[in-house]
Amino acid sequence: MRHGWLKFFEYFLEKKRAEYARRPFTPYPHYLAPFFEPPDRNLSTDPKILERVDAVLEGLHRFFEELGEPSGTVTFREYCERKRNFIEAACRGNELLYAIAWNEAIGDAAFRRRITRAKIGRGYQKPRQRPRVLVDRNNVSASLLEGKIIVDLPNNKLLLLPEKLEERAILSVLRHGASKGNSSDYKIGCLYRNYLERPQGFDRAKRVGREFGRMIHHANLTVELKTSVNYLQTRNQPVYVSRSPNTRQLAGIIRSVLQDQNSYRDRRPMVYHEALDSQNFGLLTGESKEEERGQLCRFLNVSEDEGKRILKDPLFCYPGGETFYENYQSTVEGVHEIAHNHPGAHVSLFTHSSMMRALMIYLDMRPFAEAYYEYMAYQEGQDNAIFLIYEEGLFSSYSCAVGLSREEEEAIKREEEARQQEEDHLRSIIEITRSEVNRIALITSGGDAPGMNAVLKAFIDKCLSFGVKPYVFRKGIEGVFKNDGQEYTEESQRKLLASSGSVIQCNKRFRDIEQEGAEYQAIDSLRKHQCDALIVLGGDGSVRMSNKLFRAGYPVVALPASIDNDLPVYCLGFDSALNATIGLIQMLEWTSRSMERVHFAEVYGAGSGHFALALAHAVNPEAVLVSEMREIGVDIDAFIDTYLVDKLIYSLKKRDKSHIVIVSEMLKHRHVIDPKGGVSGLASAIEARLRDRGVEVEARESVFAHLQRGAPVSRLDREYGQDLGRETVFRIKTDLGRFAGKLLGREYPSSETWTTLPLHALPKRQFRWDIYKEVNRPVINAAAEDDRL
Ligand SMILES: Nc1ncnc2c1ncn2[C@@H]1O[C@H](COP(=O)(O)OP(=O)(O)O)[C@@H](O)[C@H]1O
Ligand SMILES: O=P(O)(O)OC[C@H]1O[C@](O)(COP(=O)(O)O)[C@@H](O)[C@@H]1O
Repeated sequence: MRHGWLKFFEYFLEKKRAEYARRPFTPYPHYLAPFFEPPDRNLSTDPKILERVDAVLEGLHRFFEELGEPSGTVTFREYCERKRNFIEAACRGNELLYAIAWNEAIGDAAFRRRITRAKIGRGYQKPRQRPRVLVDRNNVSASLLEGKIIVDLPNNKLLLLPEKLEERAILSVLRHGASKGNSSDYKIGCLYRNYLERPQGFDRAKRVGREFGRMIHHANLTVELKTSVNYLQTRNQPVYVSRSPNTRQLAGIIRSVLQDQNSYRDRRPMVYHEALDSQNFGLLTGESKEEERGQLCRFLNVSEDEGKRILKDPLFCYPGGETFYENYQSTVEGVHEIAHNHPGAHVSLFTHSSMMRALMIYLDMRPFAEAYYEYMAYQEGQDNAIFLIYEEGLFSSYSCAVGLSREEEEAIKREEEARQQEEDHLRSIIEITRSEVNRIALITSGGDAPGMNAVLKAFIDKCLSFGVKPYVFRKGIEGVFKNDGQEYTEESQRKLLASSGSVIQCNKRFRDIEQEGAEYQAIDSLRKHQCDALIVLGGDGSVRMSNKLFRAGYPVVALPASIDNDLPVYCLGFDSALNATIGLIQMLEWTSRSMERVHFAEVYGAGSGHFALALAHAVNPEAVLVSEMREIGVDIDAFIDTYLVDKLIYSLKKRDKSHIVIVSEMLKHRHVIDPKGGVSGLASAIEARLRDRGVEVEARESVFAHLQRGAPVSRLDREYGQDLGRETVFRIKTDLGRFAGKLLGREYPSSETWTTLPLHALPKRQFRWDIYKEVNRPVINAAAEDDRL
């Protein structure tokens, strides 16, 4: 391996040497000095270099052992000083030798543990609590708000500010936009002198400035109303930048926007602080990421995936540079220092996405390693502003995206206008008056969901009370095609409330309706049966089908019913299926406890993890695995190999405990045997991983599947189902023109307000990351926690 490392670094060293040899009059950048000076210095071709790795390895272990001594913490600056001395003494200043030894050392779990145990700076241990300055609107209590100034923020958050800033400080962290050196394809880091690109970078900076100014102005108004002081103002407040010129440019542009908005001139100098620098890539600065990966795989003789994993390791070290973990430590220590030095001030920090990522990792309550994988994909287009409130040595924070481009804003507006026009057009076709609704049809479509019969019951009742004829087609849309419809009477609604499934049957796949133009055939049939409107009760597929019928000019209304709960309103059946599945998990818990086995339970969700997450929330398993984790950059395979194994080891150490992992249907991972994904392959894979860690335990897989769908109807679904049935008939009868083409539902089954959403523009259901964080929460045991970095 060490030979591979040497060849890998040598490749880039030679590349750089050749580059500057070709241009003898171009001075090489200062960061190459340790590699190029003195000119006769032989870093890589030293024949003894590889023989010296063992001695350096030993030295590294001792170095961290000393740092780990319970003698108190060393500051990050002190650590850097010691590291520098170590490289000089143990490696005779040879950065390549240091990087080779280091990257070899991090393959050893004991060494990684030493690094995490080392009490460096403020980041090695995260605070368990944070001041309650930023709260979810849904989680506020009267006592929390008492005596506070409340500032409304986007994303349903409230900022609770004290009446006086006093010993607290507010830090606004903003990052730059488009720069000349593109950091998604190249290793830019802090050594590369990067400038904003014209005109995009300048435009974006101005937009960010305007939006930032607007937010500050809005917050200030609220503060002023209560206190008559304006402590959020940016005038004459401290400004910090990184060493890269683009942050200074950004700070200048934003400052001038704020000055113009508020008519003042600010001459306070901008100050450089190393905490705002992004990672130092040393010798690899400016290289292409693709080449880096390619050469690494070639020289280390590893697969593409393994190469990616090595480079993503937060402890991976660049010769002459630093690891991400070191960059993280520098950020955390630096923001504390800045906040501490400016009590009562509103400080602006202008920085880079990697520094923001480090901050987000620190502010997340989970341990470093876990949060690191979550924020790995934190890049352009995501949040570019973080507001930090510093209080008694602790931070709380809020992050958001500010300053959408004109094109982005215009595109959103155009889309909205087009949607409105189309809807108006469709409604004008449908135009139907109240007296014209004489017969309403209903179908239950897609997979059956507990509570469908409750809708049917209320539908029949309400129709009859309005003097409208309730009409029903069997087997979803198939019944419409096959003319399998009939009128229902008062008697037919009896005994419906308590029964599960659908007495009029469903249809999960009816190819005929999916053909182009098939919707007109369905509409002909509905008209032939003299139906004036159609109610479709089903999941996302049924919504797509309903939309097709509506677009073809037929008044259709969709109602949400799917145990997956993957529509943006509560889906009928979810609560019932959850209750039944909780029972199934309890059964697994008994056997898991008795046999001391790990049980993987796969639950339905058709690729979405809402069901799995809600179940996990209710039963508190060791972990939940859902496909959505990828959306936030979690590498599911790495998560299984590290976090899950740690969590299980921790759990297995406890007496009389069950060991359950919930997995959502269709989850993709590298151990998968059944191509559909899910739990398949996980049991043997986890047994092997645990064995590697010295733990001999058996694991089993269970797939609950249709047992979930046939669940008895819960109280909530009985109520929600009936409410849906009644409200729909009422709206069809009274306001079909406006109601057609909509999905009707409530956010929660028992909320008071109804929501209607246009069928063709349904938003995605928000994944509950707040719950996710609680379920996959950190391992509390310190040893297991250390293991993971
Ligand atoms: N894009 C589509 N166009 C027309 N019909 C569709 C479309 N997608 C699904 N359907 C039909 O809608 C019905 C329900 O779809 P399905 O995805 O199985 O269930 P669910 O509504 O529960 O998600 C099926 O009869 C299916 O054929
Ligand atoms: O009955 P089938 O065809 O096996 O369907 C299984 C699917 O049905 C569901 O239970 C419900 O899905 P829909 O509500 O979208 O029909 C999914 O969770 C699952 O993937």
